[in-house]
Amino acid sequence: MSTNPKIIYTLTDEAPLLATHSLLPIIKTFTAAAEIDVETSDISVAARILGEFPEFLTDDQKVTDNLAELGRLTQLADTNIIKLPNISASVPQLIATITELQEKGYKIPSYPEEQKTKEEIELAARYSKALGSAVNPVLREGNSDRRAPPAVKRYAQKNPHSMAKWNPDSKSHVSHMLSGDFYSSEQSITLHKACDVRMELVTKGGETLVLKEKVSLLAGEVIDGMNMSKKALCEFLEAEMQDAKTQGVMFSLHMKATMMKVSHPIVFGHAVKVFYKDVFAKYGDLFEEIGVNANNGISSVYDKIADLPAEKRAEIEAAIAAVYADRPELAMVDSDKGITNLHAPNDVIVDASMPSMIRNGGQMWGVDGKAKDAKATIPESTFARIYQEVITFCKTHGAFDPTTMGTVPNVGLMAQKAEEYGSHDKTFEIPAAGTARVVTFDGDVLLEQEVEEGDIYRMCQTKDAPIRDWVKLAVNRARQSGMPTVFWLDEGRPHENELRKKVALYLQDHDTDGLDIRVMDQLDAMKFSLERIIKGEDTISVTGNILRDYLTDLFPIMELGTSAKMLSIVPLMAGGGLFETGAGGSAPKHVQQLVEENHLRWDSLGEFLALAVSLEDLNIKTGNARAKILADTLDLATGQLLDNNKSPSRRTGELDNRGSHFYLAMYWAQAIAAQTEDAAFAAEFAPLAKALTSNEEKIVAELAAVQGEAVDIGGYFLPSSEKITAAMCPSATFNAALKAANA
Ligand SMILES: NC(=O)C1=CN([C@@H]2O[C@H](COP(=O)(O)OP(=O)(O)OC[C@H]3O[C@@H](n4cnc5c(N)ncnc54)[C@H](OP(=O)(O)O)[C@@H]3O)[C@@H](O)[C@H]2O)C=CC1
Ligand SMILES: O=C(O)CCC(=O)C(=O)O
Ligand SMILES: [Mg+2]
Repeated sequence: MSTNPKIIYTLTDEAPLLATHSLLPIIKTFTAAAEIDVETSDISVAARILGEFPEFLTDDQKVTDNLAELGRLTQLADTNIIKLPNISASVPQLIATITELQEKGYKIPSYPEEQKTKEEIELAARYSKALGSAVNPVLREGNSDRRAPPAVKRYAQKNPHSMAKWNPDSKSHVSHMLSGDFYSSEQSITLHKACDVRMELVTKGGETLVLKEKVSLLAGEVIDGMNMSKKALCEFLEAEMQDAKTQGVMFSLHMKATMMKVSHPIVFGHAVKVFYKDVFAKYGDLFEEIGVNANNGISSVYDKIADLPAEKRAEIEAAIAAVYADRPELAMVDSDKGITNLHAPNDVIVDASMPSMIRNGGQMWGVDGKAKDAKATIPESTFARIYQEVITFCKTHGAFDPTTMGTVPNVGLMAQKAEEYGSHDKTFEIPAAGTARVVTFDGDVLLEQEVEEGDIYRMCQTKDAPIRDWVKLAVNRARQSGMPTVFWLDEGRPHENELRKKVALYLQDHDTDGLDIRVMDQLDAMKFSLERIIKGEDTISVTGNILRDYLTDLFPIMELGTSAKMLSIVPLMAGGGLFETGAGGSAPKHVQQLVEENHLRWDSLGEFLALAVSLEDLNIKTGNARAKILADTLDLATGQLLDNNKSPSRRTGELDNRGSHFYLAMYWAQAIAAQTEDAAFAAEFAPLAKALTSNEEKIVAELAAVQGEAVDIGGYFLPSSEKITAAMCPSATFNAALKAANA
């Protein structure tokens, strides 16, 4: 076994997986020369499902449970993981993955859409491990440091992306609940000593139902209990749909049903049932019988009626069509294909969808394919309010100007499943009216509130050690950057008020002399940051987990055009490093373009940045001097790639992901050959540098030649690695040069 230091590179899904097939051979060529091993770990949704069901697989189909292994490694100080974005699967995506695997001969069980029997419940629980955001919370055993590196920011300022104009009279706005939501009902306490608690529901009839048997809490931990009223939610949704109709704006719903995998599909389902209420009133019984699940979107109706007699189907389709005449226009995901905002819960994901609306002058796409004003409905008000603040700002000041605007990096509280993003196993759809409560095993009631049937009650946890670590990270970033640093914490919100107290306390552990560190309410923090950003000034945002997610798409999308260009570091609390690539997702639209036109517009800049910091970390931890040279020269190569405009183009026929990787390899080899610190290393890379430089035109032509035609990658969730390699490494000259360098 090799004793070389190791970087683990994750294999994920969709566009990042495609890009990896072209980038990894390059990375391995360079790291091998420094005696660094790069090992892959497949954590795609397909691999995670197969890892869960070994008993249904033949020996050669079996895969290891890589995610569990990576989770274990996050606890070791020498761990170094590069994590690419992966699919957080909705139920429809999970079912599609299972179907594809079954068609490929994997005899895994089907997903139990109805969960009544004990077996169905157990099976669903096993599948739920692969559902929604199942990867990130396991790996994120540290807090989050996301920022635009100076070279990337400079590039964006010199080469601004397009920004639509904002009309000061724009009718676009955000709508959120004013009462009855989690925000209005939140309770929060900090525990003084460790204890075990139970979550239970005492019904009006006096029966006690255990919601969750046991949650073990640590001293210093902050816990919250909160409820969303079904009645208030449905009334709110109806009122907003009517308001959109009256105002003549499109209706849209922005949720995070992937990350909030228990609560948000339920909210999404209510929106579907309210919007299409006439259809559900008329066909509710039939839908029940055929297994329609509104939480999966209106696509569930289309799926389930497919087997009905043609006449019945046409009748239901006509009833759906009649709804559109009555209701406000729905914002579209894909107007060509008739896919609306309420089609599927994973199509519109708030962290990416709101910035894209704001970047687009506050407009979304209508059924006719035209951009129009829209009501952005984000029921839960806690964080929805920040988007209205940005919209109001843009109506007054116009669109942001990427050539002059400052930057807002983020330090996010994320470790150990902090806050709402770790609450899935403590979130419940309430079966009967009563009192939901959190009780210690000694019988003390810590939190309690009245709930009604159908409400969503949840408990969130935030451990003390991650909070301390987060404060430390914020102070370090403030010191290293010199930027004003703002903790976004509302005094009026119980949970954030608990955090405020801890932040005040833990800041005393650090030398903050000369630093500008403030604690502000969210909306003030947003205004403060926006007023600075348009003057070209920079401000660090220090936030909880959800705002981390929202702000690290929002600001990068305004500043850089995409959050793929972010540096995203997770210093693991146990001492290791997790280097995420970019701050966005897996870009499903990019796969479609590759399959149809053999052009991959995925920008791997996030991977380049992550690899450089990963190598730098490896050098610090192991003393491998060549790792440092690799990191420095990679940064030089990335800078050159940006300066020379060798990032992938969106248009088929122009330089794509593969071409961009070629340039990275060429600049990187040239930079190593040119450095003087390690002459032997320079000599080793001179032939590759020469081969790539002298064949530049030929290689670029070979890469361009394949574009334009459809390409088969042998599947979607479990594509064929051989087919992807063939598609992603089509230049014989480039392949031969890498092979020679490896020899
Ligand atoms: N860290 C993680 O693992 C994350 C995973 N996800 C998952 O990713 C999937 C898709 O999420 P979605 O909300 O659509 O967001 P994405 O970030 O995947 O995509 C939004 C848009 O951003 C642009 N984009 C994103 N990455 C790149 C890139 N590297 N290069 C160029 N453009 C890029 C694309 O714009 P255009 O189409 O205009 O080119 C894309 O359509 C979901 O399954 C989600 O759960 C989401 C966020 C983070
Ligand atoms: O894990 C997920 O589902 C999404 C993660 C995400 O959006 C982020 O961390 O920015
Ligand atoms: Mg995000």
